[in-house]
Amino acid sequence: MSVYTTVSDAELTVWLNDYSLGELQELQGIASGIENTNYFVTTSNGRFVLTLFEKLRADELPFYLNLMAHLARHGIPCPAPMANRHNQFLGVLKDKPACIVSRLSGKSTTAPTLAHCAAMGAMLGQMHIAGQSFSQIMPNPRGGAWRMATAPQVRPFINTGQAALLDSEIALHAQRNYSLLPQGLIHADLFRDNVLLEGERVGGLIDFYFACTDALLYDVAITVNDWCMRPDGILDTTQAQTFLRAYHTVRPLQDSEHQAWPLMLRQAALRFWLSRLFDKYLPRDGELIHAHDPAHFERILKNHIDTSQAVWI
Ligand SMILES: Nc1ncnc2c1ncn2[C@@H]1O[C@H](COP(=O)(O)OP(=O)(O)OP(=O)(O)O)[C@@H](O)[C@H]1O
Ligand SMILES: N[C@@H](CCO)C(=O)O
Repeated sequence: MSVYTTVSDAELTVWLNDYSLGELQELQGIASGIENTNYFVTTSNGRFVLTLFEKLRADELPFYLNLMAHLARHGIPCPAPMANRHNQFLGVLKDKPACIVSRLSGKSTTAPTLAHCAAMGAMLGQMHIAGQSFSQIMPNPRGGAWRMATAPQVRPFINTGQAALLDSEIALHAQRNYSLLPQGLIHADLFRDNVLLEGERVGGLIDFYFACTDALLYDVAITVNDWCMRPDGILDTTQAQTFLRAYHTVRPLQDSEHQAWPLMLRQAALRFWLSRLFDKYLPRDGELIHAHDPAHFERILKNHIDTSQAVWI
């Protein structure tokens, strides 16, 4: 989250009158992230994170807030939304939908160890199992229809080789039916910067605003593509196998998932190549914006295509 919308101490103090969180002590904008406006908030009752939603509409938000509340209730370390005096998680601040959630402890890492990969694999399996009892459904907003709609918008900015790669990968996944794979609640953006670590333990999963209902294996692929990736865009075999084995111990992977794994890794790489191209060439105005490098996921995608056998458990 970058700071797109500025909130003053005075504005937040008025807004907090609707909550039972005590007196505002400190308000600090958070520069990282690209989707929402976020602030660390300290009150006399504790430490929280305030989010103003820049893209998601108020009618879309109950899914995410109810989901975080559900997972937190099941013991998954994720932000717990705070209810206001009307018992609602969602409010409005500066004309934007807004919420305030518990602040988790820990720090993200850019250099995960094997122990971190194992802890993440197990945590993702646990989150998928806890998600099975969450009854709300959310089709993937970054699925096939989004790919089809977004590709033409970025095509003017990329070269012909890149456009050919983009088109052929989009066509490939459009022909596949992944709906027979185990489905459920997925985070869909569980990159290293969305996980807070305390030593070797996973202390917090954050940023659930791409969560949706899709193939569980797709979530595994998204996560492995970030956590177990060498800087040159080639999977670290040992890390990937460690991750997958830890996940498999919690939620056993099926033969159908083994078959689909190489294509899932490609679909996951394609999604972030495309969104990064979009964010780079069609950015929104904001005070502190940090766009990610699309070339990284272009390399990952090409390497997955060149690798006939992807690492498995
Ligand atoms: N509940 C929380 N507890 C502790 N820290 C948090 C919490 N929520 C957010 N943060 C901090 O804020 C940073 C950015 O948050 P987040 O990733 O949710 O933003 P975002 O705009 O949705 O970004 P992006 O989609 O680019 O990842 C995190 O890296 C983390 O340091
Ligand atoms: N995790 C995404 C950004 C936010 O969704 C990326 O690295 O491109």
